Amino acid sequence: MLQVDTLHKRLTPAHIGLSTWLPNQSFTTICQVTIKDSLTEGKYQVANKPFRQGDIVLKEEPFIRQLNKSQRKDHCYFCFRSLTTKSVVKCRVKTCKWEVIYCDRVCEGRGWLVGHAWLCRFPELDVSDMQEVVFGFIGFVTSRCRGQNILPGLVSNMESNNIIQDMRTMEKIDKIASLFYLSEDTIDSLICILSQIRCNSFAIKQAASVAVDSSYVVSRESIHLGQAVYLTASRFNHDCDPTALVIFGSDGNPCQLQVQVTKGAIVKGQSVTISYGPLATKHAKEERKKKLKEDYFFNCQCSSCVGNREESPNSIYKCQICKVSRLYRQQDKCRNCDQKPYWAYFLKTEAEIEMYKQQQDYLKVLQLQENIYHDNALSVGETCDKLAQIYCVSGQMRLAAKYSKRSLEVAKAIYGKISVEAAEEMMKLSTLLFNSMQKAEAIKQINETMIVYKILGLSKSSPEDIEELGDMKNHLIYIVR
Ligand SMILES: C[S@@+](CC[C@H](N)C(=O)[O-])C[C@H]1O[C@@H](n2cnc3c(N)ncnc32)[C@H](O)[C@@H]1O
Repeated sequence: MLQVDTLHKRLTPAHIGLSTWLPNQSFTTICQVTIKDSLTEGKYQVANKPFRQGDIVLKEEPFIRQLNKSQRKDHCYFCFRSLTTKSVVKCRVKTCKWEVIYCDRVCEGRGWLVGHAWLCRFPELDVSDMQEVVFGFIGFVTSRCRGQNILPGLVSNMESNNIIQDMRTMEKIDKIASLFYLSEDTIDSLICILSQIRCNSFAIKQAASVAVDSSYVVSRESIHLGQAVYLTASRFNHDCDPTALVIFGSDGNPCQLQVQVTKGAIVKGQSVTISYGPLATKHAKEERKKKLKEDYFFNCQCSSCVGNREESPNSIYKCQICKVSRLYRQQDKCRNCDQKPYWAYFLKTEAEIEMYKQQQDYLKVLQLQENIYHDNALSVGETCDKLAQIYCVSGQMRLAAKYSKRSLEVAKAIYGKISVEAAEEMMKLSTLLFNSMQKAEAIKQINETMIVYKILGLSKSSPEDIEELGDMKNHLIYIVR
């Protein structure tokens, strides 16, 4: 017979009956897209109306979410906001052993309803290697609240995403199944949900400015806060040269997903695409195809992937004869001067570049890259960025600004003038011009950076950058004569 305390421990909302948590809640505040279906690419989103660059087509809250265990000490378990004060709220159950904290009672209440109520009494599930399966379980209870057994309407790619063959995941599913006395049908649902999560979830990232020393910001990194599934955003298909970008953290809400048009004009009915990670402007074709096949189970047929040109911006070569035309790797003839490229020379120079990189001689690297690559090749931009950082650390701000300017030009050429990548470079250049006291140029750059931040919505997601830009501008106007 079960002991009374064991019985109490095992009585959870899952047994008492699932709560009908907000069954008709709308997760979107802006939604300007409609789902269409295709035989080869499944469901995809199309524009409801014409869009221009910068337009927001979707703002959505997660259907399910999970904060990474590593972020639990200083982020709200429900809304993912960073918690800096000591006045955090803990779980309503005094004996709760999960390491979770919340902003306030409202977040605690929401966190309780959308998952913690089921998990609170099972601290044995609060371990890193159970995260994926626990997230699947949250998906199950949330879907049940909407009268569904799996995440509503999302593709699972079950035939390729073979979870049943994955013994380690199956062992974890068994563990959760025995704790919650799950039926065979529920276990099947859980397996399907885990497949759905694998090809539909978004990693929630937060951009953070990193100071190279205490006075200036020169680098930005992104912190992986957790993961979430969004019912509408999960219907955007991938393109290696997408027309829209996913941004998190607008309106100061880390979990809010926003889809913004980066390539206008989009006409009504045209498909709106995002990138699942691989980008034609950043990654080589083979690398992109491999990643998409392994993680999302499809053969990418986007316009950047079809055809046999290798056109990663890393390898946009300059014809050595006419010095004008762009050559793609192993192209047999220059389209401008009709001459045969001497590929052995490019390969030899690339080997030398690698050698100088090992020796950290980036001036030599740049010199060789400028010789064989076009001015706007990504690798040229990356080397300029590296040089800017090196000169900045050694206090040579004018030189740092000079290379940062070139790095920005490359970012604008590859990603567009109004792009997150260009905005990052603009932020760096603004701080470097400020620190090198090039007053007029610094003010001009700061103004441009602020405008681009505003258009991209970064002023809301990274208010600290805007504050810093404002401070620099005021300092230059009122203090520096
Ligand atoms: C996040 S879902 C996108 C919506 C999905 N098409 C649907 O029917 O619900 C990701 C899955 O969509 C399919 N997909 C996305 N982009 C694709 C593309 N460019 N070509 C073919 N299939 C694609 C793949 O099956 C992928 O695993």
